[in-house]
Amino acid sequence: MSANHKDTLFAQPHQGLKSFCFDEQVASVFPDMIERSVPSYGETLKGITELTRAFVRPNTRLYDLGCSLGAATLAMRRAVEDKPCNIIAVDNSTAMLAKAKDYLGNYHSSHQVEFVLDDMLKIDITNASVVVLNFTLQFIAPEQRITMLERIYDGLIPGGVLILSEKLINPQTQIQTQLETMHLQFKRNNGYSELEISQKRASLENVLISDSRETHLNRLKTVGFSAADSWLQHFQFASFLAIK
Ligand SMILES: C[S@@+](CC[C@H](N)C(=O)[O-])C[C@H]1O[C@@H](n2cnc3c(N)ncnc32)[C@H](O)[C@@H]1O
Ligand SMILES: O=C(O)C(=O)C[C@]1(C(=O)O)C=C[C@@H](O)C=C1
Repeated sequence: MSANHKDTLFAQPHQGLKSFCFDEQVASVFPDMIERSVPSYGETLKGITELTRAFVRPNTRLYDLGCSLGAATLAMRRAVEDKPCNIIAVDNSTAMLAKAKDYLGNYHSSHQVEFVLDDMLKIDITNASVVVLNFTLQFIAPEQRITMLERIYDGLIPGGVLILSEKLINPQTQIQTQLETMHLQFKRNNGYSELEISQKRASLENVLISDSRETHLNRLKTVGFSAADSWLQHFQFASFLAIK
């Protein structure tokens, strides 16, 4: 990702802090923000490449739902190589999708990505071998998450996979507190001030709603996936692989 502007969005005190949203301001600093906020974000992307390499099938579709600037789209595209496949990158933020088109346009590849500006709950998912939800399900209303996963499951070919990365909540209070403390230190180590950390946390309240590992695995099982487990966890950030 180029044009990496430093995230200083929460550096000054905000009166009447507004809820976090993926607008132009966030889009313009997003690569820096996510890299400094999500532990092992780079490893997650590398894993998406490896898992795509393992599960992609010729003449199928690959979906990146909530693609932001297209980092996971790019991770998938690396793995597709010269296979005849279509990659569909979806986001409902105009600012994000415009920038994703710019970034991905700068990388040369025979594989064209189709960009779709829409609610991921509304798009058709068909003939898919790989679907990625990289830190996006947590922004969907909790009561709609099962519907989203059902749509994905129905759109996958047999043996197709969902790669689902999320910020988790741990039901054991002591563990949750310790993981939060470690994540806080991770942010400090990456240069965020106490003010930046606390203002961002407040603005994400009721916007990013985390589920537990158990809730995720039970939901994947309920939807019908034949196998599902996490392949990565760093503090309370995890990524799951679910196989149809
Ligand atoms: C944390 S970012 C995802 C990061 C990205 N997947 C990556 O790997 O860099 C969440 C994204 O989901 C998008 N989003 C949230 N709700 C959505 C919805 N209902 N439909 C489509 N996109 C959505 C946001 O606009 C935002 O760009
Ligand atoms: O938990 C946090 O503090 C985060 O910043 C997490 C998170 C995410 O998981 O999506 C939230 C918003 C931004 O998109 C980048 C990272």
